[in-house]
Amino acid sequence: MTPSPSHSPESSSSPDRLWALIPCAGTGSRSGADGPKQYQVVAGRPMVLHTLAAFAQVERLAGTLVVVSAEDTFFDAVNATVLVAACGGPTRAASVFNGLNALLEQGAAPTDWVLVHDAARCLITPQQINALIDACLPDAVGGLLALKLPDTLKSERGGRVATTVERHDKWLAQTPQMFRIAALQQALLAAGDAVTDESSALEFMGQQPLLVEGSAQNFKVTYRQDFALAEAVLHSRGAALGSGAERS
Ligand SMILES: Nc1ccn([C@@H]2O[C@H](COP(=O)(O)OP(=O)(O)OP(=O)(O)O)[C@@H](O)[C@H]2O)c(=O)n1
Ligand SMILES: C[C@](O)(CO)[C@H](O)COP(=O)(O)O
Repeated sequence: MTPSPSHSPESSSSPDRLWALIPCAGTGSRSGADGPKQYQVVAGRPMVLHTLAAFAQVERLAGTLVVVSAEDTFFDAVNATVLVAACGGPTRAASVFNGLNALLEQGAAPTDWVLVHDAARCLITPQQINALIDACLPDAVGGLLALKLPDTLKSERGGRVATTVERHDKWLAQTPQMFRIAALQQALLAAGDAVTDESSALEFMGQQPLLVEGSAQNFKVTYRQDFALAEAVLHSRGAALGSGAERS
């Protein structure tokens, strides 16, 4: 684990520091990429570095910890001001759980907040992160960015429409998802590895996380065609860099 100069954990009596935890230990099998999708170059730099650039602009964060898999050497060659923990697990939930332990080992308090965000959501903006923090700080539970369904929703049986599903109360879960570290740890322990997001674990504990309006641009790069879309959006924001700009 590499402590960062600007994001090094400090001893503080404040119980309410904010940390970012970036699960970055997936293989990206659905993307068809040659290697983990989070390291594919999009708009001039590896996807995860766009993600980290957004978090680096959120001044309220005490630090950012990236969870990579044991054999991952990507950050050895990157001059990034983050903590890196090689404790990725077989599932996203396991990677997040292990990352929470690493955060505590680095000096985070169990009552501190953690914002968990997919490395593969490289279009997140500092404004969206700050909007989530502002909405969740006064809340007892925490919450997540999410998107109301823009389309009519169908359920399927045998390749045909079974029914049209009422959608006024349906949201697509995004990240970041913001909860207290200890509460999230306990929830993940209880809910198990099958949960696909942090909110599901808190829901398992009977909690009702806050839904905070996200953005369609904050999509997760999942399939092959998503790389081109991410590239186009980043170019439209003027975020494109020369290839490899972040490498030391
Ligand atoms: N064991 C895992 C699985 C996923 N992730 C991370 O969780 C985020 C969201 O997961 P997903 O998009 O499903 O990524 P992959 O598991 O890499 O993709 P796939 O399911 O297509 O293999 C990604 O940033 C991914 O790196 C992780 O840290 N550890
Ligand atoms: C956490 C998440 O991004 C919320 O939409 C998503 O569930 C993670 O992706 P996965 O494919 O379910 O691992």
